Amino acid sequence: MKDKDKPVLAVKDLSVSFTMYDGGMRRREREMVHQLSLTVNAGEIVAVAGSSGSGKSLLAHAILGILPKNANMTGTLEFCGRRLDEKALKQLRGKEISFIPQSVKYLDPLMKVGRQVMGPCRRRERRSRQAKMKQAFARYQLEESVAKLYPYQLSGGMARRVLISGAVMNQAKLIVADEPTPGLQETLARETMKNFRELAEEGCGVLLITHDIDLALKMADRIAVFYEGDILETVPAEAFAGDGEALGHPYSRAFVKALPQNEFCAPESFGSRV
Ligand SMILES: Nc1ncnc2c1ncn2[C@@H]1O[C@H](COP(=O)(O)OP(=O)(O)OP(=O)(O)O)[C@@H](O)[C@H]1O
Ligand code: NI
Repeated sequence: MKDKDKPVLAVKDLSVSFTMYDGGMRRREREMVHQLSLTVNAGEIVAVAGSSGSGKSLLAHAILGILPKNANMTGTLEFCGRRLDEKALKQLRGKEISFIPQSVKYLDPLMKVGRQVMGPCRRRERRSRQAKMKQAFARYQLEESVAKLYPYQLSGGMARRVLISGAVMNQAKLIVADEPTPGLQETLARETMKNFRELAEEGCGVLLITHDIDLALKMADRIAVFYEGDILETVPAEAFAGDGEALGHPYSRAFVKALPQNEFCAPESFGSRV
């Protein structure tokens, strides 16, 4: 297999657990992500769709190497065939791997927005990165002067657009977008998704994390159905057509019933997840 044929992202047997101490200082290990595997190929948008609190952001944070200190991770991560260890992540993060975090709290409160969006760059790169930032800001309807503001001076929607601008101007090979659109106006949310598709067409792989199955269906090529820290199945978006008879798992079929066109029927009980 040539390097270029390798998936942009390959997650193998990823588990994430937390070490916790209860009242009596007894140590407990709680696993939140269970031996999960997933690939994202160049040129495709893969949605990870699942309910709130199921561990989707932990998956994103594991990929980016930004899990909290009390987290333990096992399994392997590869980026274009290269092992994603701490050293590789340091080189790739914010460049070939872009991240749109779920929370705008990821912006550094003490640094002007422009510097954060530009990232660390060499003097000779500054001009071209400035031009790219300008382009991205225009696309997301941000005034150029926003670059001179501090995060506390931004509204929630502006902060979100700043994060998106920073991620899409990198010419990344992989974008991990954790719930990128909530809080955005409809037109800007649509623009973001259009932007992801364009980037995918240029060869980028996009991992779109969302609890919105309807959005996942509209935007993604493949959908990984996420439930309680595990991916139940990864299927082409078309598998959700009709009654979802092409789907293997009752939880995925419950998702189909909950779609607006199916009048948001409450998911039926699907018993255990295996
Ligand atoms: N530092 C931590 N210590 C212990 N448990 C944690 C820690 N961080 C997250 N968790 C737990 O991990 C679980 C998964 O959280 P996560 O944020 O990944 O869910 P999610 O699927 O992204 O949810 P949402 O759709 O609401 O964003 C939560 O139950 C949370 O309490
Ligand atoms: Ni989340």
